[in-house]
Amino acid sequence: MLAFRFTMRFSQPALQQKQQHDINRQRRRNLQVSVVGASGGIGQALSLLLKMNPLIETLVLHDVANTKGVAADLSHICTSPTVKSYTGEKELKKALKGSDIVVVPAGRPRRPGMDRKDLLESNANVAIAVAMAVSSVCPSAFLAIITNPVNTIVPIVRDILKSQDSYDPKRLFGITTLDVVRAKTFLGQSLCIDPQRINIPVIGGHSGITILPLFSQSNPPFKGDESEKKELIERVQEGGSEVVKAKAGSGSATLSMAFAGAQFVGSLIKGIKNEEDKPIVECAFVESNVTPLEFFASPVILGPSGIKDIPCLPELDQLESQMLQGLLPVLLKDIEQGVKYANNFITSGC
Ligand SMILES: NC(=O)c1ccc[n+]([C@@H]2O[C@H](COP(=O)([O-])OP(=O)(O)OC[C@H]3O[C@@H](n4cnc5c(N)ncnc54)[C@H](O)[C@@H]3O)[C@@H](O)[C@H]2O)c1
Ligand SMILES: O=C(O)C[C@H](O)C(=O)O
Repeated sequence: MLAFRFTMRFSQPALQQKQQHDINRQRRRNLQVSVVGASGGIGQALSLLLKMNPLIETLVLHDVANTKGVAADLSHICTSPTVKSYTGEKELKKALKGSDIVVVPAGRPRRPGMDRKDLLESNANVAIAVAMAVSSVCPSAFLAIITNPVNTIVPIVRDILKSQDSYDPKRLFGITTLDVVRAKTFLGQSLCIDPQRINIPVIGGHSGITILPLFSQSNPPFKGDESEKKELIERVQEGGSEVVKAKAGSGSATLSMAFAGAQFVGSLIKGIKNEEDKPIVECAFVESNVTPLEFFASPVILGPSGIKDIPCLPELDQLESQMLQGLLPVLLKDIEQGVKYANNFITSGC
């Protein structure tokens, strides 16, 4: 039923290939990862987990407040990454200069009763500022966005980078790993097995029905009936709201997101290092051709230059096919909203 095919369309002339080779060689030596929004709920926990990654040489923390204290605290941990900190919008470019990976958990979280969409007005400007700074000081960095609403923020960032001539579709990611983490956890509970043993792709986007875990593709296989499967899918789709409700006004998922973010950044790093025997695969919301939409989350294969390949979607079962048809128009609207927002921003010259 799903016959959309992906073709890589990123061909590079020889000079660019040489520059890329040099960048990759440099990256294999000294990796710098920068966290924007490092003093926040996700930012602090994510920075802690990244401080434990021996493949990172320099961990740069940036936030508009409290960065110095978080950095001083982290810097006493006896692991190899060196910690640096920068505070305020004026120091953003200094913070990002030389970054190989910029990961962005900056911006407001949801409160009960809010949709992720409701965060667009407050968070778009943060993402735009980061995209402008990346274009200016580290245009070859991988940019990984956690900030919500991911479905709309990522297209905005793409268009801002494009407006600055620094967009490379292989290097921009919306992080949807938390949806995979949740799908593994809930399926692990259902099968009574260690969730770390589970593989399951989650496709679509990152909000409500746009999140589509593919239990037909899980390994080990899902064993329940159709109604149990529906229940599991809905639990993954509403996982964020489950946490927002439980936190009762004090924010949304932070610790599980930090875990997911650290896993995703860890995979980006493994891709850059290019030393693994098996392919590095993560689900992410990226520009792709696997559906008629410009952006879609699906498993992507990572390498030294970012996205190496985006495989076609697998054969879905009937329920998943129906759900995919249902999510496409919703996700399309979210993406179009981002494109419109960026266009207004660019044409108004703000
Ligand atoms: N992609 C996902 O799966 C996922 C999961 C959980 C949360 N989120 C999103 O992540 C974002 C952060 O969530 P949180 O719980 O950590 O929020 P938080 O309020 O605890 O932290 C946000 C941090 O961003 C900082 N910040 C704000 N504007 C900034 C700017 N211009 N430059 C640098 N830093 C800035 C704040 O000072 C704060 O420290 C939210 O938008 C939330 O919805 C996404
Ligand atoms: O639900 C939220 O607002 C935060 C995040 O997107 C999540 O999935 O936990």
